[in-house]
Amino acid sequence: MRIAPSILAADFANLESEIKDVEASDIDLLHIDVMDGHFVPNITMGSNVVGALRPLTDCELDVHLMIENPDQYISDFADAGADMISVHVETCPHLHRTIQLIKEKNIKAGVALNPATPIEIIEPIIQDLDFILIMTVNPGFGGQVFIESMLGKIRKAKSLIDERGLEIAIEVDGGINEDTLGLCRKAGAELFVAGSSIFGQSNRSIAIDKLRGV
Ligand SMILES: O=C(CO)[C@H](O)[C@H](O)COP(=O)(O)O
Repeated sequence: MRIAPSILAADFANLESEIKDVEASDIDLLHIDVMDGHFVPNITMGSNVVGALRPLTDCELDVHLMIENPDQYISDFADAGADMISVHVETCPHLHRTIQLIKEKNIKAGVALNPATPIEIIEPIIQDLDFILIMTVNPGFGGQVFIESMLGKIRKAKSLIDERGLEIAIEVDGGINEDTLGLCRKAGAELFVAGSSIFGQSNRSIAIDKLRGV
């Protein structure tokens, strides 16, 4: 199991110390939410933030692009230091090409799906993916309530992967806490994005240990 603190819930005025704080708990990656105010109703950060964070941490930088026309920006995020990039299937009419653009940068490629998007949509290109990001809330904001019906989608994704003998990680994002992490893990997820349940707590190390202990 890998835990990816989502910096969306961190104190932006003190990002460096926020990152050092969670890094002390031996986390593997940091999740960076990029929102454009078009695909999702919120605006967050661009590749300049990824570039600023890159020298501050050895963690993998997991960049989640919640933006329209992601093809135009993949190179910027990869060059800024992203180790993994996920794009939303809902924003990619030429998804195969978009995935290849990420892979050409020699980083991990993932596809994210909104709660209402069926998992079967990625079947034709599943073998090209390094990870699948299943949104367990509607993207746009932190601190939302986990949508329990997504557990069925996680199970279906796991079956699609296992039937083909593929090694693709299932990542979940949204409302992940001590109560929901275990449910997602049992359903087949192994990479857990957590914002409020880590950065929203005064002691991040205890918060991460609690998630790990699930
Ligand atoms: O992608 C996101 C929102 O679109 C965030 O990563 C996600 O919401 C994490 O926040 P929390 O753990 O507080 O739900």
